[in-house]
Order: sequence, then structure tokens, then C-alpha cells
Amino acid sequence: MKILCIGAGAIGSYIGGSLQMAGNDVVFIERPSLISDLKKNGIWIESIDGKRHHVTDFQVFGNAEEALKNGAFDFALIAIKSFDTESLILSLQKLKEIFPPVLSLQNGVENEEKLAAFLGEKRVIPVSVCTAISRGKENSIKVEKLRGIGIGSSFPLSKRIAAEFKRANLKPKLIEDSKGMKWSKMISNLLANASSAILNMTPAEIFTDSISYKLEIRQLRETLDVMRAYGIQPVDIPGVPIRLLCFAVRHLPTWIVKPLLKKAVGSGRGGKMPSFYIDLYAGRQQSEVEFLNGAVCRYAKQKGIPVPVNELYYRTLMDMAGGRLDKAAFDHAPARLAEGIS
Ligand SMILES: NC(=O)C1=CN([C@@H]2O[C@H](COP(=O)(O)OP(=O)(O)OC[C@H]3O[C@@H](n4cnc5c(N)ncnc54)[C@H](OP(=O)(O)O)[C@@H]3O)[C@@H](O)[C@H]2O)C=CC1
Ligand SMILES: CC(C)(CO)C(=O)C(=O)O
Repeated sequence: MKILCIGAGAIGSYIGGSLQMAGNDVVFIERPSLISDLKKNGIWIESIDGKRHHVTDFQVFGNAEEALKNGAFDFALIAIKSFDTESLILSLQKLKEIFPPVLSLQNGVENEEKLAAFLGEKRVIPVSVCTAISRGKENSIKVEKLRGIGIGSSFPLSKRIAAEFKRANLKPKLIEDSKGMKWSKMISNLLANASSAILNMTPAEIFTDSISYKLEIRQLRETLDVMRAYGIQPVDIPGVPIRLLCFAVRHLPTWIVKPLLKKAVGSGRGGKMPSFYIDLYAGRQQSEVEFLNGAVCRYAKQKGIPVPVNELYYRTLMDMAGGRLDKAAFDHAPARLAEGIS
């Protein structure tokens, strides 16, 4: 198939690169500063068995207009962070009629809505990537934990895409309830993510400390309240038994839930620190917290549901990323952070 991949970071390199190696024709779009390097050195993928694969012979352009001059695509992969979605859509305005169907590989629950407002619902296929990928130097990426990829099943192209993903060893799973899938993936992303970045603690430390652990449980219960208000059901996603996890968080004593959460976090990210932590400590001034805890807050507000822990995490991490709050403010200080609950 002919595939356009927007973004050649961790996820674009992994999924676009794997599809290229499996015999598809993948064309990448990246920032101009990365193009000559990608052309010259290709992409290196370290698979879960430790083998290194070199992906070469692909085309890469600085914008979609140039890429589309080379003919039509079967579908496009959106492999950029959620804070870049709106500017991407703005840059595609002139191409609306000829743009192929898109798969949003992004975390968060609002990208599909934004893309659908632009391209129409039928041309936006929701995807949840549950495999964890880290990005190294010189266009190299590493599969930290191979879990698989959920693909919304109710689109004409879904089965064909799943077959191609399977040939590329990406472990696809067709999932009927794509809204439930995206929210369930978000639940797995929320675990020890904002807290780890704000407190400069590992997920293991977050779950060991009684105050930060209580905040984590409250964060999840608030999110489940919001999902319930919108009639969104938890769905099992590749490698994560989200339904059991949500049942346990809501109904079981917190000490019984702890090992379940620890396992979901530990086995989910492999050796990788949570993404908010990586972005904050890499000095990135934007954070996807705006589209994870921030999304919970926006949905909650519309229904008048209190979500104080999500608000605390969202507000604090946005301030840290934006340079308005020193990273040292809550370093290993869960009790101080908890005082900020409104
Ligand atoms: N890494 C992981 O394990 C997983 C990530 N995800 C999700 O996948 C999405 C992508 O994440 P990830 O791959 O880690 O992010 P990366 O930052 O590694 O890669 C994104 C790349 O896209 C580039 N980019 C941004 N905007 C554009 C644009 N308009 N055109 C072309 N290139 C662009 C970025 O450049 P620049 O940095 O200069 O902006 C960057 O090189 C996120 O939503 C993430 O949450 C989901 C599951 C697992
Ligand atoms: C690693 C994984 C799959 C954890 O949920 C992820 O989504 C991320 O790091 O962004």
C-alpha cells in the first residue's frame, strides 16, 4: 500500500518504518531540519529481540503538498504529538479534497474529533498504540515493550490496514468500540505520568508513597466518573486488562489494587520513563498533559463533575513545562503537592 506518515519520531519511525520494511511504499513528512539526515542515514529500529533493522529507500518531504504531488496515498498515519494536531490541520487546508483517510496514532481523546471536523468522520480511523517506543540518537528508536495496536474496526479500510499491520509484526487488534478504546488507552497513559514528572519520582516510587498513591487512585476514579457521565465503557486494549483495572479501582480496597496498577505501569512502558517526564526533562515547553488530564477536565466541566486531582496535575505540569513554575517546586514532595487540591 502507499502510505503517508506525518512525523518520523518514535511512533512514526516504528510504524512507518515497519510498514516500509514489510514491502509497503511509505513516504514521510518531517520538520525541514531532520530531512537531510533521514535521507542520508535512514531509520534504525531495534526490535524487541534486540535485533537492529535499517530502514532505507523511503522518500521524505517537508510538507504534505510536496508529498501529494507524487500521487495518491491509501492512507496517512498521524504520528505527531497532540499539541501539534491543530497546526497540522491548518497546514492541510488546501489539500482537504485530495487528502487520504487518516489513522490518528496519537494519545488523547480529542484528535479524532478535530481531524473529523476537517476531513469528515468516515475518513478518520482511531488507533491506540499500546507498544512502548523510545527515541534514541541519530534516527534510532527502540521497542521497549511489544503489546500491540488497537484499530477501530468499523471503517471500510480497517480490515485491510489490520492485515498490513499484521504482516509488519505490529500486532494489530480490531476493536469495535473505538471511543471506549481511546479513553481506555488514556487511562493507561494517566497512570503515574503527570505525578512522575511533577514529583521527579519513578512510577515505582509514586506507588510506594502513600500520599502520591492516593492521588493516583483519585485521578483514576475521577476519570471513570467522567467516562460514566458520557456513557463511555472501558475496553480491553492490547496488553492491558483495562476493564479489570477499572473495576478494581472503583470497587476494591486500594491495597488490593496496588499490585494490579504496578503491573500495568511496569509492564506497559518497559524500561521507559513516562512520556510527560521525558518531555519535561528534555526541556520541551509543551506537554501532552494538556490533552490527557486536560481533556478529563474539559469533559468534566461540561457535566459539572468535580475532578480536583486531574486539575491539580494539569495546572501544575502546564506551569512547569511553560517555565512559570520551577521544576524543583515539588521534587519528591507529594504532601506539598496534595495541599494544592482545591
Ligand atoms: N512513544 C511511545 O511509546 C508512544 C507514543 N504515542 C503517541 O504517539 C504520538 C507521537 O509520539 P512520539 O512519536 O513519541 O513523538 P515524537 O516527538 O518522538 O515524534 C513526533 C515527530 O513529529 C514531528 N512533527 C511535529 N509536527 C509535525 C508536522 N506538522 N509535520 C511533520 N512532522 C512533525 C516532531 O518534530 P518536533 O519534535 O520538532 O516538533 C517529531 O520529530 C503522541 O501522541 C504520543 O502520545 C502513543 C503510544 C506510544
Ligand atoms: C508507552 C505507552 C504505550 C504507555 O502507555 C505510551 O502511550 C506512551 O509512552 O506515550
